[in-house]
Amino acid sequence: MDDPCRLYLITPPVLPPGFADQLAAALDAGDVACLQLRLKDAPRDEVKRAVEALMPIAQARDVAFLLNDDAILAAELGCDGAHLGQGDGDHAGARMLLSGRILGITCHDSRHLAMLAGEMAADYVAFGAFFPTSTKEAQYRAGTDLLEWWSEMFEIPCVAIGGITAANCAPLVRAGADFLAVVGAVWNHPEGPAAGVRAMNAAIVEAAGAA
Ligand SMILES: Cc1ncc(COP(=O)(O)OP(=O)(O)O)c(N)n1
Ligand SMILES: Cc1nc(C(=O)O)sc1CCOP(=O)(O)O
Ligand SMILES: [Mg+2]
Repeated sequence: MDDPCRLYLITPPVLPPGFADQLAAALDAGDVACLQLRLKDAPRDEVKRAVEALMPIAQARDVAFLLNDDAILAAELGCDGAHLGQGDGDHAGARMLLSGRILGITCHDSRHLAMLAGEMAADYVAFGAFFPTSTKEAQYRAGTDLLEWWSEMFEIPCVAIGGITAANCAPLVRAGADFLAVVGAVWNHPEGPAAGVRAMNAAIVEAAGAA
């Protein structure tokens, strides 16, 4: 049997006051495979302080802690890995630097980029955006055919991202996504982040059961 699809949580673009407690409550609410710290354009010192504050909270719960955009800082600070986009530096160099750690690579809607990432020994490939998102201006749009093709052809896990919620995630789970990466579905959930994690977990389980 295939490994079940799991939740991949990304931090909000700006961390609100008291975020560490919110994070702990969210991670305690259910199954989260990994946490990505994504602070676009924050100074290196601020990112470093956020890693030092948040990484122990994730790791104490067996949640892998990944840093967005910066493989060098991820290695330097002992993160479990890094997520790199197509413009985030030298993927081959990052692979060497993160030997024994996790390297994830954005592949947008592209089979070609995904195969290159696979050749680079990425630990996962990420496709998106699957739905409209207000978290960032997404320039690409991916479809479930990509997840079906990738999961039939390759062993490397695939992550789906972009506008994913408990209400719309079922087709992605059924198409073979190994992880669903979300920001808004958890941090903007009307009943709070813990409810967001529970809702995503329940939707994934239900979709997998119906597959
Ligand atoms: C899991 C995951 N997938 C895709 C992205 C997007 O990365 P990138 O294209 O580098 O864009 P930014 O996130 O850096 O704005 C991601 N961060 N995580
Ligand atoms: C960070 C990111 N990358 C995307 C891509 O398509 O590569 S979409 C996205 C935002 C994800 O946030 P939300 O779950 O709130 O839509
Ligand atoms: Mg990036």
